[in-house]
Amino acid sequence: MKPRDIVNGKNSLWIFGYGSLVWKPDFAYKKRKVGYIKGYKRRFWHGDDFHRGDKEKPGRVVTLVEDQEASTWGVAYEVPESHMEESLQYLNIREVMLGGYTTKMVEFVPKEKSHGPLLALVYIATSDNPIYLGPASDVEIAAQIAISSGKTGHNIEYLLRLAEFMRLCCPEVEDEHLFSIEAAVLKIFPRGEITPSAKTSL
Ligand SMILES: N[C@@H](CCC(=O)N[C@@H](CS)C(=O)NCC(=O)O)C(=O)O
Repeated sequence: MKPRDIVNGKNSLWIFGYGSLVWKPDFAYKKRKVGYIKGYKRRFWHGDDFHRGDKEKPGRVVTLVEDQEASTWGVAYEVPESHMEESLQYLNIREVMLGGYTTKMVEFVPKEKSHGPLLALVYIATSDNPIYLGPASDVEIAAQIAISSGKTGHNIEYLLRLAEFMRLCCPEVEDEHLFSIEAAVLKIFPRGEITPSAKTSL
């Protein structure tokens, strides 16, 4: 997908993040808006054998699963045309080649009511992906996260930073899946015992 195809005539592109992108975009953007997309739920159902896991012990990271009743909160970043090519090239390596995600355009609804919905690019890992892990109980997911780490860091850090983002930026949103997995991990590793590499440092 070429940047020109998705710019829809404007001179910027909005990219919606709902996992590590909410706390580590690592690409240039000019605006950041907290908000949500409808029709998807966020689940720790995607495997990660690079960033937060390896071939022997893949980690678990989030993807989006279609659910007409659900919404997923995250962050949309406005990327100016001047940085579009480099940002998409960076994300193609991080998300697509190393992460197994594919792209889709979705409607993003900003939390600030003064702004209307925006068209945004999102990275989603679908169930036909070779490292897709699918559903498991919150306790099984927590146990897998507790023992996984990869090139970018520990899987616990990934979980805790996402939970921290939701508490800081979307305090009114109850994400039962996320917080029950966090609680299960903290039962295995009480926060005081979590090693520095897995600690969040928001
Ligand atoms: N596409 C989701 C998930 C992105 C995500 O978590 N991708 C992984 C790749 S498997 C990543 O970039 N990890 C970097 C990290 O763990 O710090 C988002 O929009 O945030």
